[in-house]
Order: sequence, then C-alpha cells, then structure tokens
Amino acid sequence: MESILEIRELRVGKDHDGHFQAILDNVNFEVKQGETLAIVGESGCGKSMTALSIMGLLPRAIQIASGKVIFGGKDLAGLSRKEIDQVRGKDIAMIFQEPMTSLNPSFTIGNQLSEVLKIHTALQPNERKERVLELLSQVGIPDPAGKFKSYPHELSGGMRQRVMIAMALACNPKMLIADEPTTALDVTIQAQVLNLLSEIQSQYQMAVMLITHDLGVVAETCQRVIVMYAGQVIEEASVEDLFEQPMHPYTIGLMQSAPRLGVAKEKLHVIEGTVPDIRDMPTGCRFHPRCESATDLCKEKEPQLEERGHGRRVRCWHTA
Ligand SMILES: Nc1ncnc2c1ncn2[C@@H]1O[C@H](COP(=O)(O)OP(=O)(O)OP(=O)(O)O)[C@@H](O)[C@H]1O
Repeated sequence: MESILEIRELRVGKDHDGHFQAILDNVNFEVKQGETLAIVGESGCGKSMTALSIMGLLPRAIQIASGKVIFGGKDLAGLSRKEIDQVRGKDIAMIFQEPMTSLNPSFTIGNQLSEVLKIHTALQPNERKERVLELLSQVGIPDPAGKFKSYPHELSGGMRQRVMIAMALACNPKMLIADEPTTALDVTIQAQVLNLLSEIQSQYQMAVMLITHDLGVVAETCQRVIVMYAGQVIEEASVEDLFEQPMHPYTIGLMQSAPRLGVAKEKLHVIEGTVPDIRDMPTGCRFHPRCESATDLCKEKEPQLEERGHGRRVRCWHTA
C-alpha cells in the first residue's frame, strides 16, 4: 500500500539556556493510504507532539529542528504558516480529546461548521447550509436542523465529539488525526464514537492516525501500531503481530498492564518508574532504568530502530 504521510528523522524540541532539548528524537514512520494507524505509549511519550508537528500546531516555544513531514509529495515541515493553513483542515484534519477546547462557545454549531466550508470551499451560503445538515446527519446527530442552531454547551460530550468529527470531515480530508478522541467520554459513548470513526474511515477511504493509551481500542480499530517511548519510536508492527508477540520489553509491559476482557479482578502488572523528563534522558536505551532485562550494553549504547521482517521494527539490544 502506498504511503500518504512519511515522517523522516523528525527532531522536535525547545531551546533551554542555549541547549536544545529534544522532545521527539529522530521519529520515523509512515501512514499508508486508507489504514488506521495507532500511536500508543504512556503519557509524556511524545504522541501529541508528533501529531501537532504534522499539523503545524506546535506550541510557540517548540520547534521542528530537523527532519521531514512529507504529505502528498510536499514537506510540511518546510512550509510557511500560511501554506500549512491550506493543508490543515482541508487535506489533514484533527480531532482532540476535549471538543470544547476546539469549539467556540459563542457561536452555534451550524455557524462554526459553515465557517470551515467558507474557508476551504467555493460553496455558496445556501449550499453550505445544506452540506452542514448533511454532515450532521452523517455523523449520527439527531435533528440536524435543530442542532444547527444549538450552541456547543447545549450538547452532550458525545454529541460535541460528533460535531468535531463532522467538522473534520467537512472538506473530505485525505487523513484524519484523532488524539485520544474518546478518553473524555463515557464507555458506551466511547464505543459509539469509535464505531462512527471506523464507518467514516471506510466510507471516505481516509487514513486515520489514532493516538490512544487504550490497547483495547487499538485491537478493535487499528491495523498497524507505532509504540513510542520518551520521544522515540521503539516498536512498529501490525496489530496481529503486536498482540500475538510483543517484542520490546516496554510493549510487553504495556500489554501486561492493560485490563483484559473476561478476566475479573486480576492484579495488573505495573511498569515500575516513570517516563524520563526531557531534561534528564538516560544514556543508552531510554527505557533501561525501567527494564528488567537491561544489561550494561543497554546502559551504555543507544539501540537503533531495526527491521525485523514482516513490516516490524524494534529498538532493543535484546530482541532478535
Ligand atoms: N507546551 C509545552 N511546552 C514544553 N514542553 C511540553 C509542552 N507540552 C508537552 N511538553 C513536553 O513534551 C513531551 C511530550 O509530550 P506529549 O504531550 O507529546 O506526550 P503524550 O505522549 O501525547 O502524552 P499525553 O498522553 O499525556 O497527551 C513531554 O515531556 C512534555 O513534558
């Protein structure tokens, strides 16, 4: 399958007293056309920063120091803010964990959706209204005409996330980035929103990059997985391979700390310690202070992300 997005040697970070502190360190991966790719890892591993780098939405103090973000043959990392504005929202759209941070509380739902269409399409006002109603019904919002006139706070969290998905779909993007889109929702609503994303993904033949810490969500909705740790990709595999045989000790730890369906009240494994701070990265393998299999080599020398066949890559000295 052809790739739609290629991230090459991406280094992102900030300046601290004249020293560069890397938040993302040589991140490499691709998203293939029409697939759902999961990015997983504990909080602080760099998942959101990866997404924000692609979208050109990094916080002010944080910059892309080197590397490429190639989308549709263009390097987005080299575009001006104005140029990236044309890609963002049109060719690549993003939805966030908390829809209220992206929706403006003072404008109606209809108004905000129409505005996206006004910016990115040549539709006339009456055509825009029709398209907004069509989008609202497509994402399963009952009574689209009524909701058109509603303000964000008048909707439930699940409905607001549906509005965000409608907004993301407004311009038929080629790729959707969803950053923990269901974390803030009740479990039953989570499942509905995930089902909606899957339906839309196959209907629109879009690529989806799903950022999540929930391995259950990965197993149900994704085809491939990128595991991140401390700003690096440490494992990449198909969902089947990863669940059948996780290779990196960190991935194994993540699997063991995920609750399993039907196994009541089992004692969950905990990966001791925490993700290192960017100001204090361990030498050698970044995971070694938390790894039960670490040896002197792991403390001294940094492993590279190496091909292991069958589209799999692992960054570990001790997995063959
Ligand atoms: N605005 C910011 N300014 C400086 N550093 C930041 C900022 N936001 C995040 N970071 C740092 O960047 C690193 C990666 O954070 P990021 O938000 O990408 O992690 P994440 O894996 O998405 O975590 P989460 O699941 O909590 O969103 C962390 O070390 C964090 O401290």
